[in-house]
Amino acid sequence: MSSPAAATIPTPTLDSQSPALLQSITSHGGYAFTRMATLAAAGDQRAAEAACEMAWEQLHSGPWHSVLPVWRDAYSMACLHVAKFHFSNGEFRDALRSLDLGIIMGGPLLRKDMDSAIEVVSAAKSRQYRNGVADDNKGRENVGARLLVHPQEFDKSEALRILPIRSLSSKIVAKRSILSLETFLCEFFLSGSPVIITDCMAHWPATTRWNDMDYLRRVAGDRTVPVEVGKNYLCSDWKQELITFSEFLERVQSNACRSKGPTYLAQHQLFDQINDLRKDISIPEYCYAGGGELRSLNAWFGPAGTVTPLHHDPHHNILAQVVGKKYVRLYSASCSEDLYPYSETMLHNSSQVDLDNIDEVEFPKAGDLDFIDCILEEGEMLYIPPKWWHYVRSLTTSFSVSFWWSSDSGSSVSV
Ligand SMILES: O=C(O)CCC(=O)C(=O)O
Ligand SMILES: [Fe+2]
Repeated sequence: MSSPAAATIPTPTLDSQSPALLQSITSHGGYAFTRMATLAAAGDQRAAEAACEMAWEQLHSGPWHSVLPVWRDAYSMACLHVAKFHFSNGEFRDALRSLDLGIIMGGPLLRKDMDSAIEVVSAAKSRQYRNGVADDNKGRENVGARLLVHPQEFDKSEALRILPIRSLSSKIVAKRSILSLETFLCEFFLSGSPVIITDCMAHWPATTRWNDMDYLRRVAGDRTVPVEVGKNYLCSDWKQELITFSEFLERVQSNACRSKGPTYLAQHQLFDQINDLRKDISIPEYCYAGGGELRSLNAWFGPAGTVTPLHHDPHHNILAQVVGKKYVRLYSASCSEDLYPYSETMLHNSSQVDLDNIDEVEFPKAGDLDFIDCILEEGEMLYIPPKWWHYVRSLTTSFSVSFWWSSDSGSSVSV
């Protein structure tokens, strides 16, 4: 049994919600968890760690959608307890890791406590750094690798060599500069047509900051993020990992020598998790078209060669290219039948057709379909209407943000 020192993290929601949450967990058979969480609250660090493991097991006991929400809140609760112990022991990096895991995998009940705990720990860590106490990040800085995308990284002939074959019927995506919301609505949104919008992102701090390794490491280096490793999510050797952002940046920089396939921070709500990065971007006004709701902001960050295979999403999407460039191919929603979607519910929005290597015998209709494509350049945004099929390949180190929103009007109902 270890007792917390004077420094602690205030957790008002945890303190007030604990009895009700533990009662609910007990009623779902979590007696052992409740016992451990109670001991943790009384100052037992080992019990906090045991509670964390128990909840983690529950989160991994079946498909994600079948996990009872109460176990996700239980996991956050245990993570908060563990973080508080690390904090009082001066183990700030470990505290951040516990809090991030609680945010990524846990439930919403204790989210406010998690967010303010992150602030308290980050502030303490910066103070420690300023006071010259050894910092694990020191010495990792990779001199000469300050810029994420070096001008020489993009070899056009190489990029074209890996691009999928262009069919004769392909067209390029329309491109407009400084498009007004009204014109966007009338010419693209209402008819459900993709468009690239240029010159619309220069005011984002992200455009100058996110190409700077030192900046990214400073604001997010110690934070834990989920990444995907492997060719793409449809391949058998694909897996997910939880690593620190610093470790992720190192992998991005050393991508060339990785045999397991690229590491991709894909479709993660990074800006909900890391407030400093959220401040670097703004919601494009186009996302208010249709009078619906913003559904999610996702980060897509990785080295050259990441592939998101052909799939569609139910929402309107502005894909903003902040760092580097990507090849994007789009097929209209009306092509669905000929793109052979998987029949399993989980993958019904993904095509069985591998665009990097089309099997014309198994999927004879796929090769003849009309599509439009583009190279989405740094500083451009691409509007992808709901249900449009898209395939995306990064041509350089690339950091994009997708803004998904729903609408009360527009093309989402008619496609
Ligand atoms: O950028 C990518 O790799 C995929 C983006 C995507 O699928 C989306 O924004 O919906
Ligand atoms: Fe998508």
